[in-house]
Amino acid sequence: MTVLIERALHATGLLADFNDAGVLTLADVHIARRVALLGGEPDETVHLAVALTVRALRLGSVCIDLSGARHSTAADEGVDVTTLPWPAVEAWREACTRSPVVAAAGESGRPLRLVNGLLYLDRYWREEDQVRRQLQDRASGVFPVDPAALREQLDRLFEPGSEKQRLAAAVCAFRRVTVLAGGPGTGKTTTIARMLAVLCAQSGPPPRIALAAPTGKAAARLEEAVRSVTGLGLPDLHASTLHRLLGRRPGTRTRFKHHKAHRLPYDVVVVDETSMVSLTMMARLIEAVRPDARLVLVGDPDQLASVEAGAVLGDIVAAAGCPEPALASALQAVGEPETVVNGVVTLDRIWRFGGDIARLAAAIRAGDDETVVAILRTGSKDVQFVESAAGDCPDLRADVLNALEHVASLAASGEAEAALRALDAHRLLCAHRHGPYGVTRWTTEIERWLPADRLTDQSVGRPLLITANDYDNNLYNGDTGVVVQTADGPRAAFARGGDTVLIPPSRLSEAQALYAMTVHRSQGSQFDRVSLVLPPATSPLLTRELLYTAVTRARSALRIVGSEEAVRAAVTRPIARASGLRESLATRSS
Ligand SMILES: Nc1ncnc2c1ncn2[C@@H]1O[C@H](COP(=O)(O)OP(=O)(O)OP(=O)(O)O)[C@@H](O)[C@H]1O
Repeated sequence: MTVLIERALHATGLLADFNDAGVLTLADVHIARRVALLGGEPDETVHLAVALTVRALRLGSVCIDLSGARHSTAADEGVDVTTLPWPAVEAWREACTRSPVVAAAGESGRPLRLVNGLLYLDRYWREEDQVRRQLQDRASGVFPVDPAALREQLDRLFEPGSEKQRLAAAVCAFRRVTVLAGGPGTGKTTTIARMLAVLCAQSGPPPRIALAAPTGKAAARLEEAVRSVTGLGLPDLHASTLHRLLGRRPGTRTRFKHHKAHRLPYDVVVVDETSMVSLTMMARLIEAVRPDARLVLVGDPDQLASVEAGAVLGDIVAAAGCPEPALASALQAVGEPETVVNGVVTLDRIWRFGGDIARLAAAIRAGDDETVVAILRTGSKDVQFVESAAGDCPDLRADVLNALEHVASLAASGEAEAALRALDAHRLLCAHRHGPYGVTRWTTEIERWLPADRLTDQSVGRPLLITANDYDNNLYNGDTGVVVQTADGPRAAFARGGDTVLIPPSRLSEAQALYAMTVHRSQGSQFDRVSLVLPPATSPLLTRELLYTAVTRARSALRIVGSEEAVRAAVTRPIARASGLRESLATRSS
């Protein structure tokens, strides 16, 4: 994230030092000063701690660890923080503990909270605590399922070789929360479909099932993928965005119609692409799911986490857990002797592709930059490495123009569905939105390559990206479409589940031309071919999760344009998001 660092004119002392060094923004400083003023806190080390906590949220962490703040700040920002006047850790912790603006675990009514050396804005601590409690409460007991019948269904649905998938379905039959983790092609969707088939085969009324994902695009993919698994006798299932599932309330992004006093009516709630779900959203979701319902969280914990603070999926997958004797014996009764922690089952067999893209993804995930560079340098039909520090690549122009031409010709003949499919044939991805390596630069460049009559909002063949939720048209931030010719004139076509909707382009309020996309936005989508333009190694956005997410967006071919140094920097720089969830899940609430 590029943040404009402006000098805070009224900042003094530590806040000014950290602001001058480019660590704190104007907003971080202002919020800290305001909190201090209202709470009557004169200690400037506490002001600094508050400002760093606000800053951490901006970068995706829900709290700061006072003892590791110096280290994590350096990693986030790539700035030299060693010369800054850091407070001594013990004295800093004591000052925060004594502070009138900081509450301890059992207290309330203060804007910040210090728990186990982690400093939170109170709202985020409450959300994290709520998620932890809900996960722990839902870990107790098991659903009363007939083991003999379940065993027979599991044996019928899961052939040898798919043991982890079988285990996930068994966990879901017994446990209220199941976490199904795995990379692309490991069979997550197949497992969702089969685990739902297992639940539908239980005696009693058929379960009411909700499928959801954080974005419209991911929801559409989930629905399509689950529906494509045939022969299981599943009911007609539709997927929606999480916002839609929880019920939007006008004027607020963090409160919904369904909450703990008005829960969702479903017996089973399946959420795909959970890595993209923020802490706040997870807190809202989990409180809205009935305590006697099943929640299935599906996703790839190695992908980029949510744009907003939190990395809940990664935290649950990495956390230690409390023993669950009832679950262990229930699983044993259906032939599953493995110990399951926090309901997590990680699928590790890749069923779809075994090519160089998968090998590359595995090496990135393992942080093995030597192997990554070796695979890239060898080159193959799947993976191409264009070594250019400036992001130049002559083939890119031909690829982009050919793909756009194909979309335009289908759009001109009114073939909306085919044009939408063609839109996903090739995607140019960038780490940054702005700057010389960003989406805006490439958009301008590609617009220069195109004839002028292709550049208006009504131009047939124009690819579109929706940039904000548009409830009137039932479109969501990140949805992609294309302007097609129809008998009524040009219409913007978007995929909605299995259907295509057509909307007059003039009715779209938040749409822009889609010639390139950030890696963050591409999450939840896949494309036949991906070209990824990397920024220089010094970019703080260049991380292992970003590279892994970009690489795994490609189905059949991947091209990386950038320097070896940038590739190595990304692979060796994992994102560390601070939260207390990992440690606290193994601790029972008081
Ligand atoms: N147990 C299995 N036996 C045979 N084929 C399988 C099995 N599990 C998955 N597959 C096949 O592997 C492919 C990938 O599976 P699936 O789409 O379920 O993976 P996924 O993890 O959901 O992938 P993605 O995250 O990329 O959507 C599909 O073609 C599917 O039919």
